[in-house]
Amino acid sequence: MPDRLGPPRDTPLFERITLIGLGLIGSSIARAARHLNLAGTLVAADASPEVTVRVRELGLADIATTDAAEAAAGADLVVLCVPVGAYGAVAEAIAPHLKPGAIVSDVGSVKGAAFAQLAPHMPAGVHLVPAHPVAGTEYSGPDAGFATLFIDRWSILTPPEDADPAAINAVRGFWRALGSNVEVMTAQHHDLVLAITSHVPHLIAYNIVGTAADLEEVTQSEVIKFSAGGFRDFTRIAASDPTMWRDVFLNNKEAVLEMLGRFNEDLAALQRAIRWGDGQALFDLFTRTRAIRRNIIAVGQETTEPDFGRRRGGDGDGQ
Ligand SMILES: NC(=O)C1=CN([C@@H]2O[C@H](COP(=O)(O)OP(=O)(O)OC[C@H]3O[C@@H](n4cnc5c(N)ncnc54)[C@H](O)[C@@H]3O)[C@@H](O)[C@H]2O)C=CC1
Ligand SMILES: O=C(O)C(=O)Cc1ccc(O)cc1
Repeated sequence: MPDRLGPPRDTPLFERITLIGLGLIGSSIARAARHLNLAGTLVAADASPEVTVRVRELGLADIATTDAAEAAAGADLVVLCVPVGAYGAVAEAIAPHLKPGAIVSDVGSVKGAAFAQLAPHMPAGVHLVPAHPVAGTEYSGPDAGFATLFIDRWSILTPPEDADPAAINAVRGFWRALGSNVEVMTAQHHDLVLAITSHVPHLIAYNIVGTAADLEEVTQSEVIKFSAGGFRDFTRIAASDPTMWRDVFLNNKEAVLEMLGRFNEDLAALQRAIRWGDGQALFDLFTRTRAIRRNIIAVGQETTEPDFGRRRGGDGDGQ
């Protein structure tokens, strides 16, 4: 286990933690939580029997079951790590079994819809504190996870206005323990920001790889042969999980459509610049975007040490 995760705690953060969904994110949390001794008892629930078998083989939890309701009973912290489209069904199943004072959180890439699907099911006395670790890869499943995934990454909490401050602090402490920096914002703001920084970029990658594959002249073999350039980076992102990303777009519709509108306008301006030979406009934009990239790298070097586990999942930036 990498040193950078730090030593295990003497006393667990939570007596009982239940993770629902043991794919890339759930299994990464499980690996780190086990190493760090964050849970007295770590319970894993996944709808797929194959995943629960794998969780047992990998020793990721004390208990592994396909029954989310049974798994949630008695938990102090329940974290949904399933695609956002499954939230309503999971919330309905676990709600009657949640103990008073329990905290329910999640890791979903969309926050407004997450809250809308979870909140109506939450019994009085249960605290809902949604969260989103802005860290991942294009891989899925329990074998794809790794304990260092969240180190030096942002985790965004989107508690409702009337959320219990102690519950917010407990979730903040959980993500801090996993190595993340934590920021709190509204779900609406989160969805707007992530639409342009994560959701639209994924849509562009899905689209450009689809367009290239459809071109008659560009056969599949040429796509592979010449994908050493920028296109290769797009193919990594376009390999991301279809179920998860379908749910992201269906559940962050308004913000994604707003950002796509702006994107299309800017693309039309670039099209015009090329058509009319406006080299200055192209040069100015490319200079501005190069500075942004260099600034991102510089900030990363100041605040992070060299990555190791982060790259395990992929051959790109791993994020
Ligand atoms: N993949 C990524 O890079 C990131 C994903 N997320 C969010 O994390 C969540 C999970 O994503 P991944 O771990 O990548 O997905 P994954 O596909 O690796 O794992 C999802 C797991 O949930 C299980 N599952 C599906 N429906 C279920 C249900 N109704 N009850 C119980 N288990 C169920 C599946 O069997 C699977 O094992 C999503 O909401 C996604 O938006 C957040 C940050 C990064
Ligand atoms: O693999 C990549 O490039 C990612 O962007 C990973 C990712 C996917 C979804 C999220 O909500 C956060 C991070």
